[in-house]
Amino acid sequence: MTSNTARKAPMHSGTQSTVRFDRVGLRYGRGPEVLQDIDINLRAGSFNFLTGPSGAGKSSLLKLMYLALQPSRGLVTLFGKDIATQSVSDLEQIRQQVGVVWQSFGLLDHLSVFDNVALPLRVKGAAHDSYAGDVKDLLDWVGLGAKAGAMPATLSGGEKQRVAIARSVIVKPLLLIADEPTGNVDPQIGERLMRLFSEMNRMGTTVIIATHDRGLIDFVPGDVYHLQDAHLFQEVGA
Ligand SMILES: Nc1ncnc2c1ncn2[C@@H]1O[C@H](COP(=O)(O)OP(=O)(O)OP(=O)(O)O)[C@@H](O)[C@H]1O
Repeated sequence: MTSNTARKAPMHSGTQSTVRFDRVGLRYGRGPEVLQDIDINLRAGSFNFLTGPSGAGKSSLLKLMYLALQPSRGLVTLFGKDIATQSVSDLEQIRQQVGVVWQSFGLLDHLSVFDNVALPLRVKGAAHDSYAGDVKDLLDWVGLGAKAGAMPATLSGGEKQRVAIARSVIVKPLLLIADEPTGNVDPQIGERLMRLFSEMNRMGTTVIIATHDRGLIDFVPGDVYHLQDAHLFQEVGA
């Protein structure tokens, strides 16, 4: 990727932990625990895959990582901070370091593709001229340069997914969490998106991708975690 987006991504040491779970459990309401005794430690700068059958709890685990859910028990630490003891404003700062691509995209229908991607920068108070080039470069990279002015309602599912990915990486997050990011795109675009994630990772972003697609796992070397029956296993020799 040639965009400044990746070049400016922060570097940090591989000995630090970006995400750490200690004996984390999660249940919805009064239901059974869908995640049990989850221990995981994503090193800063690592590239990680999360696999497992449908309903195994992959999305739930990622939601705990981006603080959309709270664990029923156990300890969740992000960037070295126990999230249970953080103030609301500290949690907001932590969230700003996390880019998320989730299955429902979360695009704002009244904003163009360009403005959806630029939104996180505008929220931070950045001036249009400071980010317009980066947003254009990134849209070119994900194959949507010609659709910068389009509204989300006119896009296909795969195009929406690429807008959501561009929006999540434009802020150069310390942690990128992606739930089935290549699920709706053809193989060439999927490969291109994986190269984007790999480049972000090379520049220092810790990445975790949930996927059913074993082919993706061969595409970028990384640690592979497998969820089965509410428990998490790290695949050896992956
Ligand atoms: N909001 C919710 N309320 C109650 N149960 C839920 C909720 N969300 C998920 N679950 C349950 O938690 C379990 C794990 O679901 P989750 O979506 O995390 O799995 P997944 O591995 O991401 O599945 P998929 O690959 O199909 O997306 C499932 O049994 C699901 O029914």
